[in-house]
Amino acid sequence: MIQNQIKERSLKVKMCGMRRKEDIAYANEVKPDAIGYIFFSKSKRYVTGQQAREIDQNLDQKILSVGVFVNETIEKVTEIANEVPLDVIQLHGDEDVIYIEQLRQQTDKEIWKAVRVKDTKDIKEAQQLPVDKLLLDTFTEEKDMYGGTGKVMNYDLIPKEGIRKPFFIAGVLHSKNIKEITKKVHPYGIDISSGIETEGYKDLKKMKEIMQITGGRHE
Ligand SMILES: O=C(O)c1ccccc1N[C@@H]1O[C@H](COP(=O)(O)O)[C@@H](O)[C@H]1O
Repeated sequence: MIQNQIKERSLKVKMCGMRRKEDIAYANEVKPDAIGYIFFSKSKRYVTGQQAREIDQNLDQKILSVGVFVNETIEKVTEIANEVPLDVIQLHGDEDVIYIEQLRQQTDKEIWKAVRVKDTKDIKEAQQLPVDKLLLDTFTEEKDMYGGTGKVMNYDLIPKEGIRKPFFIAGVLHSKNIKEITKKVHPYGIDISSGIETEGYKDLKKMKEIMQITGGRHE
């Protein structure tokens, strides 16, 4: 069950890759709908469950905590989800329908599935998955590159008639391209990480800019 409710606004904003207590302070100031922690050890934004737990204690209760996992065991995912505790589990690897159904039996938290979109078939198949929300991200052949690829997604692959599940878009979103892309594909929300960083660290000024562009901060 979701512990915190996302306050109603037209476009949801998730800011991902939080690692430091300063990042949480910035999030509390700008108030996105959700923040994310990367529990993938090959990522430069990797945090352990313990590190996320420590900084998450200071997160504004109205902001959702999302844990990003890549091909992790179900035991580890549920352990970290309870330890932090997380509101949402985001699967960002090659997890299939069997994995998702098994995870569903172990947790009542929301499950989001990231799909690295190579062609329209990927989106069609993703709509059948037993998840609460989808996240459409850039596809790359690069090994171990599951997210934060530095490459823009091909948004033309999103069907004009829309998608049956609420979906976030991701993939090098930043203050200059968000308006144009969201107008074109009408997502439920945006997920942004590198676009709110400077030299590898979250940047308060960039975070503020994103909130202004997407409709202002929550109160
Ligand atoms: O950020 C990472 O290193 C990462 C690693 C493994 C899986 C997901 C990851 N990040 C997610 O990738 C997208 C796009 O981020 P960006 O804005 O293009 O930098 C986003 O969902 C991040 O949460």
